[in-house]
Amino acid sequence: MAELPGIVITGASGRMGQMLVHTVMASDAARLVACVERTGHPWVGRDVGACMGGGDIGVLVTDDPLEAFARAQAVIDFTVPAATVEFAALAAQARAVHVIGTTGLEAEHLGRIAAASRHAVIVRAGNMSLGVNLLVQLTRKVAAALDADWDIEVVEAHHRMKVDAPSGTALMLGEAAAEGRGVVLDDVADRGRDGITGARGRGRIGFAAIRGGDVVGEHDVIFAADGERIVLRHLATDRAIFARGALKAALWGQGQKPGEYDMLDVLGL
Ligand SMILES: NC(=O)c1ccc[n+]([C@@H]2O[C@H](COP(=O)([O-])OP(=O)(O)OC[C@H]3O[C@@H](n4cnc5c(N)ncnc54)[C@H](O)[C@@H]3O)[C@@H](O)[C@H]2O)c1
Ligand SMILES: O=C(O)C1=N[C@H](C(=O)O)CCC1
Repeated sequence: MAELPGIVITGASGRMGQMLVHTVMASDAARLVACVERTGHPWVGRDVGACMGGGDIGVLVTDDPLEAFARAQAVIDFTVPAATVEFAALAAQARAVHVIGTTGLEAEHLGRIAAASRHAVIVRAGNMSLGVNLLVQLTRKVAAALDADWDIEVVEAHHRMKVDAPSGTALMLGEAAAEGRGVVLDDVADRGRDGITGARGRGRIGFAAIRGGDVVGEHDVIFAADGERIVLRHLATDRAIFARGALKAALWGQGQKPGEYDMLDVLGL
């Protein structure tokens, strides 16, 4: 019988990394072959099961990504932008599918990821959950149905440790709203208001970010007109939804042609 696809998890000690270790270990469709952490991290050189407070599971944490990727069919990566662009080049070299959940990526990072995707399959999404990707499609449809009398605002809330704003999900929703309306998000985005801002501009898409406590992730897309409002909402209460989506993407990516894909491709939405 053929071996199950081997998975490497980068950033294994992180909030998402640990959730991914549990998810892959519990799966009967994939096997965990290695975990990667940054050089100097106390988990490097140790068994990941023991690091997470259980018994050994025979999977080591390494700070040598290329050696780990060369033993795998997919890399699931929820880390930081600087690491993710390095991993994109290394995963392409190892011909492993690279699933990118990292957010806060800027134009320079996106360019390097696009370059790597000429040689490898990359699946990238600011949110890997089924619910949010459905919400993306709904947002595009609602925005296409309404004119600019309806002001669009994206409001998101996350835990106190989140380092980027607006969230990757909020930007996906903003992109979908802009596409539905037939405009370019960068031309109409209001990403942070403070002081005497003046009245809201017609056709703008606004973003607001709340940070506090242990909020896993909450997103509202508000369509506000005179006398009525539509609110599309997604509430995440468990990071398992992101990990399940990422593993699905890693398996879906096997055998696909090189290129950059997103969760709408994976989920067929
Ligand atoms: N796309 C999604 O569905 C989704 C869902 C949740 C989180 N995220 C994103 O995933 C990222 C991580 O989130 P988190 O809450 O797990 O953060 P976290 O800070 O808990 O974990 C990040 C991990 O990356 C590790 N890391 C940093 N540099 C590294 C390197 N060079 N090599 C290896 N590991 C390295 C850190 O040591 C840490 O363990 C964020 O960008 C977040 O927005 C995306
Ligand atoms: O916890 C985080 O960080 C999350 N990041 C993603 C985002 O930026 O949208 C997805 C939700 C959780």
